[in-house]
Amino acid sequence: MYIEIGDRVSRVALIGTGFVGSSYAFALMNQGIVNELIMIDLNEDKAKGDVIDLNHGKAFTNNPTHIRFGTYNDCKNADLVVICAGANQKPGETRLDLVDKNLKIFKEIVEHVMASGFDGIFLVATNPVDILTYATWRYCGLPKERVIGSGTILDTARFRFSLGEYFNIAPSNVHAYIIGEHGDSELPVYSSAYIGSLPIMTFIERYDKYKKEDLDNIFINVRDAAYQIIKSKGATYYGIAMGLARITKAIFSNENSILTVSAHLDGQYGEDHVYIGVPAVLNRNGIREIIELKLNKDEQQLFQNSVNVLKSYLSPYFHEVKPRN
Ligand SMILES: NC(=O)C1=CN([C@@H]2O[C@H](COP(=O)(O)OP(=O)(O)OC[C@H]3O[C@@H](n4cnc5c(N)ncnc54)[C@H](O)[C@@H]3O)[C@@H](O)[C@H]2O)C=CC1
Ligand SMILES: CC(=O)C(=O)O
Repeated sequence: MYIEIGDRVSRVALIGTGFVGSSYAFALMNQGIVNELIMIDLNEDKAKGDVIDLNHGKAFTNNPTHIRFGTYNDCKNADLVVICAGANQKPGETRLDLVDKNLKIFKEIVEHVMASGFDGIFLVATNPVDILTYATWRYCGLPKERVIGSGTILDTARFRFSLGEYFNIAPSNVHAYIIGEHGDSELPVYSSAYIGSLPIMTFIERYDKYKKEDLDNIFINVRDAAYQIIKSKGATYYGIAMGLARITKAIFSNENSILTVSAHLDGQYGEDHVYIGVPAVLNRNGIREIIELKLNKDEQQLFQNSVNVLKSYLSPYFHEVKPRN
C-alpha cells in the first residue's frame, strides 16, 4: 500500500549502488520523496546488503519509501531510472578520462532497461555525465525531455555554498549558476548572479572588502572541488546524492523548479547536438524548457569552448556531432 506523493505513485529504479548510488538511496529514504526504490547493481550482494541496511533505518522515519532489491525487469514499471553505475575517477584522472570505459557499460545498461519495456524518465549521474547523458538519449530512443543528466547541479550548489560563506549570506539567497560541462571547462555566470535581488557585481563595486579576484578564486575552488575531495577520501558522493534527490523531488512533485541539469540543446544558446549543464525547468514530464541566460561576450566564449570540448569527445562515437573549428 502506497501513500501517493504528488499526483501519483513514484517508483525509482537505481542502477549502480556504489558510493553515489547508495548515498542517493539514503537521501531518498531520509527525505521520503518516493514510494518505491528498487536497487540494481552488477554486484548483486552489494545491492542486497544496501537494501537490508537501509530498511533497518525505516523504524526511524515515518516516510512511505519501500526499498527492495531488483533486476532490469523491474525497470518496466519504474517512473524514473537513475544511473550511477560505472567507474569513478582515480586521483589525477579527469571525468573525461572515463569516457571509453563508461560508454561501454552504458550501452549495455540502457539496452537492458529498454528491453524491460521502460517508458519513463532517465536521470544520469555517471561521469563524464554530459557525454553519458547524450549516449543514454541516443541508445534509448526516448524524447530528449525525458533524458536528464545531473549536469552542473553539484557545481552550482558548491558555488552557492562558497559565495554564501564569502558574503555571509545563506546559500538559499545566493542566485548564481555554474553552466557548461560538468568538468574542467565549466564556467560561472557572474553577469546574472545575485545576492538576494542585488547583482553580485554591485557588491564588488560598492564595498572595498569584496574583490573580483576573490570571486575568481572561489570559482577555481568550485571547479576543482572534486579533485580535492578525491585526493582526500577517494570519491565524492554526499553532494551529488543530495543533488540527485533534489532533481527527483522536482520531478515527482511536479515542481516546475529551475535546476542546472544536463539538457539537450536544440538551438538554445546557438548550439545543438549536445547535452550540457544549463538552467532548465523540471516537472513530472522531465525537462519542460531550457532557460537561456543572457551571457556576456566572455561568458559566451567560455560556453562555446565548453560545448566544443564535449563535442570533441562525442564525435568519435556519434558521427552526427561535429565540433566547430
Ligand atoms: N555527476 C556528478 O556530479 C558526480 C558523478 N559521479 C560519478 O558517479 C559514478 C559512480 O561513482 P561511485 O559511486 O563513486 O563509484 P563506485 O565504484 O562506488 O560505484 C559504481 C557501482 O557501479 C556498479 N557497476 C559497474 N558496472 C555496472 C554495470 N554494468 N551494471 C550495473 N552496475 C554496475 C559497480 O558494481 C558499483 O557498485 C562515477 O562515474 C563518478 O565519477 C560521482 C560524483 C559526482
Ligand atoms: C566526481 C564529481 O564529478 C564531482 O564531485 O563533481
